[in-house]
Order: sequence, then structure tokens, then C-alpha cells
Amino acid sequence: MSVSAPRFIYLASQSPRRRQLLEQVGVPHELLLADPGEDTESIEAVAPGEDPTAYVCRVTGLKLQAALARLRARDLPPAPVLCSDTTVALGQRIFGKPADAQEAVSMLRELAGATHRVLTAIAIAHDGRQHQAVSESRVTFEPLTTAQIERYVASGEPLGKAGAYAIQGRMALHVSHISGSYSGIMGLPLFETGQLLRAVGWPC
Ligand SMILES: Cc1cn([C@H]2C[C@H](O)[C@@H](COP(=O)(O)OP(=O)(O)OP(=O)(O)O)O2)c(=O)[nH]c1=O
Repeated sequence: MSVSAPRFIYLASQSPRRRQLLEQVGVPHELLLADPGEDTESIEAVAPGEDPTAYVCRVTGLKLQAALARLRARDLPPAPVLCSDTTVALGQRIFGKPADAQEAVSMLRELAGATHRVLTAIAIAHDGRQHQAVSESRVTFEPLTTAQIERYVASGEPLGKAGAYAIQGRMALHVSHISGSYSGIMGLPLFETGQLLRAVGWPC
């Protein structure tokens, strides 16, 4: 390891899945979370007619700017800052995190029996340089009955998840095919993460 190689990174994400995935590959990290009252929701607003890939990249860039502002404001020691955004796209339609159980049911009705894309963009900043990458996967659900969807939503799993499901959870029972990146679908594509970490001098 060179003398100036970073010893840890900041993960600017409240997602437990992203923490778990970074732990899986042994990257020491500290959380750089939003201040109470900081507006993190409006960052995720979709612009009219926005393409899903353009959307996920734009939102990830905004998350990174917000995280860098936090780092400056808190006067923390320098280290790479990583953030990410995951969205589900059915054709050109963007499915973010459902606002409530009713919206979760309607998203899952549309995703059932169909193939959708999961787009996860990641961005990293260090020493004044920024790098971004996007991972695209395809996920096919078997057809689901209304009763199956309602039972799944009642489990609580869909809340806080793009597209109202978790491939790492109970929805795995209904996923007939995936192509792309399993970790990307979960929220942090590890291959692309490794590439970006190397770009900022992380020895992986
Ligand atoms: C499709 C899918 C998404 N997800 C999760 C990953 C993300 O946490 C979430 C998408 O929301 P995001 O807005 O990407 O992330 P977040 O709000 O959880 O955290 P932050 O913005 O602070 O980084 O959906 C799964 O856990 N499993 C899945 O199969």
C-alpha cells in the first residue's frame, strides 16, 4: 500500500444493504449520513420524461454533492466518499421506493410476470476527482396472484426498496431469472465499486 493510499472510505448511504455489501468485500468504511432535517427526498424527484439511466446517474451525482458538503461542514479527515442510487425501470417508467403499502401493491402488480431493469449508479470522490459508473441488470418475476402480492407487502419487506421488493429477501422465491449483477440489484454493484475504488488509489 502506498503511503497516501486511503485507509477507509466514507459510505454516504443509510442503506443497510450497501453496508453489508462493502463488508462482504472487506472495505473498511464510516457512515457519512445526512443531518437530521436535511432534505434527502427531493433529490430523488424524477424530472418529466427523464430516461431511467439518466435519472439514476443524475441522482447519484446529487447524493455525492450533498455528501461532500457534509464532509466539508463537519471538518472530517479526508477519505474517498462513495454513494449510490438504485432504481427499477419498467420500459421507460421509473419505480423508486414505494410511499406506502398501496403503492407497493400497484408496483408489484406491474412487475409480476414481466422482466424489468434494475439500474444502480455509484459515484466516488477523492482528492478533487470524481468517478461514476452504472450497472444494469434484468430481473424476471413469475406471474403473481393478488393474494401473493398482498401477503408479500404485508411482510413489510417492500418498504424502502426500489420497485417494492428485495431480491435478497422473500421475493427471491418469485424471481425466475436475472442477468447482470446480483449485488447491483441489491444496491451496490461490487465489480464497478472495485473499479472505482482502484481509480482513487484503493488497493483492491
Ligand atoms: C431492487 C432492490 C432494491 N433494494 C434497495 C437498495 C436501496 O437501499 C433501495 C433503493 O433506494 P436508494 O434511494 O437507492 O437508497 P436508500 O434510500 O436505501 O439509501 P441512500 O439513498 O441513503 O443510499 O432499494 C434492495 O435492497 N433489494 C432489491 O432487490
